[in-house]
Amino acid sequence: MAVTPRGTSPVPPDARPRLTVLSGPSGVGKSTVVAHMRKEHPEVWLSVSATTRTPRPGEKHGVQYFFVTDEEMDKLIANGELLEWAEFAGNRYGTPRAAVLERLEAGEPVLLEIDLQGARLVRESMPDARLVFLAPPSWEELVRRLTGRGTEPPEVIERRLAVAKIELAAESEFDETLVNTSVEDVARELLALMDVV
Ligand SMILES: Nc1ncnc2c1ncn2[C@@H]1O[C@H](COP(=O)(O)OP(=O)(O)OP(=O)(O)O)[C@@H](O)[C@H]1O
Ligand SMILES: Nc1nc2c(ncn2[C@@H]2O[C@H](COP(=O)(O)O)[C@@H](O)[C@H]2O)c(=O)[nH]1
Repeated sequence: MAVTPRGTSPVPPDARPRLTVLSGPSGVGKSTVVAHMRKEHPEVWLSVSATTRTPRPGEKHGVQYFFVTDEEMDKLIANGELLEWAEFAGNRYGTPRAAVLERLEAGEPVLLEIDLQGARLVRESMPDARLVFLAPPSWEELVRRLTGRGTEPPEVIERRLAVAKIELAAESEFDETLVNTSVEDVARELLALMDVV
């Protein structure tokens, strides 16, 4: 007998919500928008990535990320446990595959918050995924947000801004663009795209 995850009934593939991927340059506000959205709609399931980056103050293992060593990341990759992974500004990040597939099969709205390279890999492996690009109102505002967050030293900010130029140039690869002027507005727009409201 087939066992369904967490006692849920299997949902036929054509009745399942599409996987949604949210990408955009570092500091544009992806985590802020997603946290705001999930306060009112906790039914949106956000994948928790594995990363080799060190935790920022207040970040907890298993909440924002699974913080892993380089050796642990090597094993996750070698064992095929990641749906996608990428190196971003000196650290590696990856999406645990099993949990994502389990939630999709259960018919839940699933969201990945990942970088451009990861979004491209998801597009290859899951062509049905919806790719959403979060853009800043301006370059100056992006720099202000990333700097103002105060979580990275100047050299890391420079590195992330260099990557941001590449990411901004790839906007046309995405199915949708949302401009993060207002967190509330963008959260509402994202929920609508995901057919949650
Ligand atoms: N619409 C907005 N207006 C003003 N400030 C914002 C807005 N959205 C987010 N911010 C601020 O911008 C900073 C960066 O936001 P956040 O950490 O969510 O970005 P991110 O895209 O998740 O970054 P990263 O990819 O580096 O994790 C935070 O200080 C946040 O409070
Ligand atoms: N390809 C992937 N990118 C990911 C994943 N988890 C997060 N990210 C992206 O990395 C950068 C930096 O994140 P930060 O928390 O160090 O600021 C950002 O663009 C994230 O969206 C992942 O699993 N795969």
